[in-house]
Amino acid sequence: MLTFIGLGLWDEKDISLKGLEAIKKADVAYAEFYTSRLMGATLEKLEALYGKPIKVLDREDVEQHPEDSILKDAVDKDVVFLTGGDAMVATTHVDLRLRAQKMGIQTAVIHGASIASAVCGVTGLQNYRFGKSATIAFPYRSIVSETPYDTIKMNKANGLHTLLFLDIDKAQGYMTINKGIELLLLVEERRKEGVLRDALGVGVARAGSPEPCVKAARLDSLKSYDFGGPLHILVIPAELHFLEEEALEALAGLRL
Ligand SMILES: C[S@@+](CC[C@H](N)C(=O)[O-])C[C@H]1O[C@@H](n2cnc3c(N)ncnc32)[C@H](O)[C@@H]1O
Repeated sequence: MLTFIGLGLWDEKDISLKGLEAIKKADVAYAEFYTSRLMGATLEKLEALYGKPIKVLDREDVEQHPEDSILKDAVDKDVVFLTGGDAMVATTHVDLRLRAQKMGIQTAVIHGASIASAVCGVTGLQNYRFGKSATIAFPYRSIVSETPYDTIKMNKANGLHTLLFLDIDKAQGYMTINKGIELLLLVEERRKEGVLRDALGVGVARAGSPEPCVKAARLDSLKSYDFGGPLHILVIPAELHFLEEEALEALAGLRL
């Protein structure tokens, strides 16, 4: 049996009671922290509250050779797989689930609070107005990906907001909102299509923590705003509904 459990957004206490019960009765607990992280917790704190040692897997273990560890164990043991946020939001874990099913392993999902819904909660932007999301990745060999820019262009043309996840990289760390904006503006400068001319951005840092930071402003001023520590995420909104505008003024200090 393999149960995917979302741990929520900030620390060890964000897990659901169902999730906690499932970990306590499991034979083996695995986790991955390369797609997201609970910045308010350490592995020791998680293990202490969940009452179980946790084996942390890296991307290769999960995506290349899961049959060497997690899937092998799940054939005849009760295994839980822990991830930040919701295990099935903005991750590749559906692939792991399908692989397990093909091996005849029973699977289940216990959901956790996700950044995808928390962004709406802290900003007041309406969930149904979001289009396709994208990830702003650290440049690879100095090449800046244009995919996030194209995603914003397409969403804006359809009157939809764009949620931009910010890269987490072993060597380069957690991308900040400031760096994400800088990379978007580099593409704007190169393409000169005006997609981001006078564009608004909404930055959210540490959603789910006791001190989240939410700020909305034009990108040229937002790019130097101090959001504090990770994790960060950025929204490029389409034209705002009047209620969204009011919410951003009240909750994110928007001054148009
Ligand atoms: C690839 S997504 C995975 C989302 C996760 N599965 C979930 O449901 O929340 C991870 C990215 O979401 C953003 N993120 C996740 N948790 C966050 C938080 N608590 N506050 C701000 N941004 C967060 C960061 O940009 C991070 O790099």
